[in-house]
Amino acid sequence: MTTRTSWADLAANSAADNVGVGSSSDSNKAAGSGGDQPVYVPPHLRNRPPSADPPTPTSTGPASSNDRPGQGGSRWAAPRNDYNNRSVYGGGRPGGWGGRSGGWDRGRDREVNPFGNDDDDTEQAFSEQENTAINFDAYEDIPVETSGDNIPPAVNTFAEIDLGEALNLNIRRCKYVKPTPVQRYAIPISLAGRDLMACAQTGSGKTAAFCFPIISGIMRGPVPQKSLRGARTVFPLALILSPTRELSMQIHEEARKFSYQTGVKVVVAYGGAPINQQLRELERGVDILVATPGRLVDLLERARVSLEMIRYLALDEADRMLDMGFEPQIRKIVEQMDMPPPGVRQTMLFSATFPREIQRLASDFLANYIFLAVGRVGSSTDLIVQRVEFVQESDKRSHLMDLLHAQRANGAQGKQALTLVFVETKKGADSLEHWLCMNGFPATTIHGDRSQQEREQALRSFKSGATPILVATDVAARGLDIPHVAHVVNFDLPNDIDDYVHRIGRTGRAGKTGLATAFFNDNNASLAKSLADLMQEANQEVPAWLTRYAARSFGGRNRRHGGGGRFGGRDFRRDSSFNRGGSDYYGGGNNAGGYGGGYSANVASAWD
Ligand SMILES: Nc1ncnc2c1ncn2[C@@H]1O[C@H](COP(=O)(O)OP(=O)(O)OP(=O)(O)O)[C@@H](O)[C@H]1O
Repeated sequence: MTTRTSWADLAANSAADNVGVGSSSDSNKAAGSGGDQPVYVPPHLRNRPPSADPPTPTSTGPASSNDRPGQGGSRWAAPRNDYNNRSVYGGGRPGGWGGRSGGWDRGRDREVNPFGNDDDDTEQAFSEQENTAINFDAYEDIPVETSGDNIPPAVNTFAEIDLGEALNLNIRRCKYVKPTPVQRYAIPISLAGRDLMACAQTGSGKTAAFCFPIISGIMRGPVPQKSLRGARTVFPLALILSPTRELSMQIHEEARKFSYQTGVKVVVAYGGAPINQQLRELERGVDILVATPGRLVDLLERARVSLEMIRYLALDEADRMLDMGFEPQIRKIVEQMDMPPPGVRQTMLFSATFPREIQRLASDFLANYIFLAVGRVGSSTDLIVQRVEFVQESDKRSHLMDLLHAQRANGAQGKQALTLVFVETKKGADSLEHWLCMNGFPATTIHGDRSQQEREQALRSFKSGATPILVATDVAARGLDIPHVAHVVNFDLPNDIDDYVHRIGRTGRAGKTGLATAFFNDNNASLAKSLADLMQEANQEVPAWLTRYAARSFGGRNRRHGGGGRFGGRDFRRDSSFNRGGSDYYGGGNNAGGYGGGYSANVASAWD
């Protein structure tokens, strides 16, 4: 049975639907520069203890800039006095692999502008751009739940939060007019110093929700004391871990924009790329380290990175980071090296999905935390139109071809409309890519058997529209924010409904609409119930045949729905079976998560 739908029209619409509704600008004005003069610390002086003599100023950076000394390999005892001031690091150079810019201009001691324009500090530059901001109407009725004690109130505007002028200016450069719902809640919670487990739908702005408080906190915080470790060891203040190299690169790019001219330096380290270049970049100074777990373990074992100064730990895609594949590495990094314990450091966990058993594991890393859910945990956004079509294995290619032909005929396959096709295996990805190319559809592929250079090249080619079809394994399922992905095709459905949620979340981002088509057959019977439930929850049309499959199938992994109503049982601490268990997370028990004292839960509309 094959269901033909008007998907091509939908793809065309979602491709056209790129412009969100701008809203009133917040009152933040372009930041003025700080009053202090720039102070440049040459790399050879950075490992020395602080002295009464200021480092020699040699910067060619903006006259109004204000440097923070001692970023590389040592920590300085001088009080930090750079909040709201610009900063220039010395000796910067492109840190990327294969010529990518790492953010600092080689030999010119000047921070590379990550916004790619010379100077957009004017109000005029901003006002033109606001039209392209997120469509906030799409989030109006989204339900929000918070639980934990003494929850700081949400804010409505960035102006209500004291993030500092330099960061506010970058927010405006990013064209963020007002905070998304997850940002409205998560930023005040994090700024109040609280640990956080946050669950919010794909594409809803979680990256900024954890980056802003970290950057702001580092800008305000004291300059740490020098450590006695080896001179080549660096001591980041914040660690952001993510499961894939491409996602770490993306978070790094975002964090660089947010921290531009704040004096906070962000460095990325991920596997598959030469470590020496990353080491050199680290030696130039790092406040925020964005990393994949494997490469970080390598750096820790070489004693090139120490975690003893970590004040902020963020796990993006936290449920993935704590599932069976990554958990041992994460435990090693967080519990067995020199990172300060929960309660001393501040920990933030973010994902669009948070299965209960993973929440339980995650609580080991948190102290007296607040749980935040924006939209139902693990739900998909209803900005994404979901279609499920019954397609036998042997018919999948020709069916995909039909979809692509119709899409092309409807004019949605132009440069602006990208199609992401998920398959199960690396071999399957290569062979489908080859077949598509042979049939006149320029495609490329990303999977774990490709070299890192090939993976990055594939992503670039896809993003630019040169190859508007990307065939991918789950390596591209989480976090990637690629504009103009109009259509996600689940050529092979995943076994886990949470993976489905992340995959389709590559479209329908930041308030835009998108289309997701899944090919379903008997091999996917175990997913039928959770898929039908998810679609129903997102107000999607569920085909009658899928409902019949769902009624028959009991084997599905439906871990998201462990009881409770629309809100009940989201925070696993509220789960009655958990309460009856040996641990006591409610009454001030001495548990791993340190969760004690009064407990309350609030359910609110995002726009209350
Ligand atoms: N306040 C804002 N205003 C406008 N756009 C925003 C705002 N916050 C974030 N965005 C944009 O929304 C898009 C999605 O953000 P982001 O990648 O952080 O989503 P996410 O919630 O982490 O998604 P995923 O679950 O897939 O990782 C990005 O392009 C980002 O620049």
